[in-house]
Amino acid sequence: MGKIGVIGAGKWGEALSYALSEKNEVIITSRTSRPWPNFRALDEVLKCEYLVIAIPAQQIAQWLKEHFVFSGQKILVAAKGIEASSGRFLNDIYKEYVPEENLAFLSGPSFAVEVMKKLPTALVVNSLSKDTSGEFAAFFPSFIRTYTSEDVIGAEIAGAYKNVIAIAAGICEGLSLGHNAAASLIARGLVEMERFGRAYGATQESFLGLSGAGDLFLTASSSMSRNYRVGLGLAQGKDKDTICIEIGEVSEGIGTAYALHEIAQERGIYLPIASEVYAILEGKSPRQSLKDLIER
Ligand SMILES: NC(=O)C1=CN([C@@H]2O[C@H](COP(=O)(O)OP(=O)(O)OC[C@H]3O[C@@H](n4cnc5c(N)ncnc54)[C@H](OP(=O)(O)O)[C@@H]3O)[C@@H](O)[C@H]2O)C=CC1
Ligand SMILES: O=C(CO)COP(=O)(O)O
Repeated sequence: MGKIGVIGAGKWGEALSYALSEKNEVIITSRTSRPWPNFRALDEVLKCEYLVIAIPAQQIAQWLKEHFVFSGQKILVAAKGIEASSGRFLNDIYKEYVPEENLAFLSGPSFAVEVMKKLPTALVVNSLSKDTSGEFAAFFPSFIRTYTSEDVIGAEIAGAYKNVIAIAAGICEGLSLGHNAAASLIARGLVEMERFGRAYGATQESFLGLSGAGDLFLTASSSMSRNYRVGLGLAQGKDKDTICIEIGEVSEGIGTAYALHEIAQERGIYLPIASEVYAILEGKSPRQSLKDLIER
């Protein structure tokens, strides 16, 4: 099969490069060089017909502006988040540079460390073009089952929103609120993200399947999730900057909570859990948030 270029060699870019190498020739690049045999300069990677981009949502607009040159590539976006500074979805950011039929978005429950161990995983490749989603889906190795969908907005919202609910779930665990509270939070979180998605024309199917419920159950129930660990830190009274330094990897739920707050204000959408996560990130006491959610 053809040559694939991965851009962004963090945890997820590295895992995808590793997995996709089973059936394809893969080269990878990143802002910081790595001593890997398939690591190349950006210029060379940009010439690949298929690109997988794993640069986080908060950094991608600037990166595209400074580095990206479109020459017909098809792109699989691997990040999950909403730009905090503008409230823009990744699809809106990318489509300034790439025709929508060349864009696909990856979703579903997938901790990078488990992909690196070749553990069974199921993912969704979402694109408005069935050709594009089908081509990317076929690149994945035997231990990853891929599905395709045309609900780009649903997959994007589900992947981004679940990170915010995962922060709330980490707070719930950090405050020792128990299994009843954790299950209720996850269930109400799913309802909340589906309602938000509906306002943008997303289908319910994306929220009930791998992109929504699947990824939410994963990240909102495990300290392997960086976003869940942000919640654990907030429950201990730490501020978000200290927590981010301690984690040392991206936690997209933070920027996304700020983006959701802006969108909710602008469009008058009711987002009770995301609003409390935003407030806690801004310094509100988690116990006060709990009281406000329960006594509502
Ligand atoms: N880890 C996981 O299990 C999964 C992650 N994701 C999503 O994938 C995305 C990336 O996550 P992950 O790889 O884990 O994060 P990491 O923190 O491990 O890596 C972040 C990556 O982004 C690059 N980067 C950061 N800032 C910039 C910038 N200003 N310009 C260019 N590159 C930059 C870093 O480059 P460098 O290191 O070279 O400096 C690095 O490659 C996130 O949106 C995340 O939600 C999705 C599914 C699973
Ligand atoms: O999206 C993920 C798994 O599907 C990774 O979640 P975290 O970024 O919270 O670790």
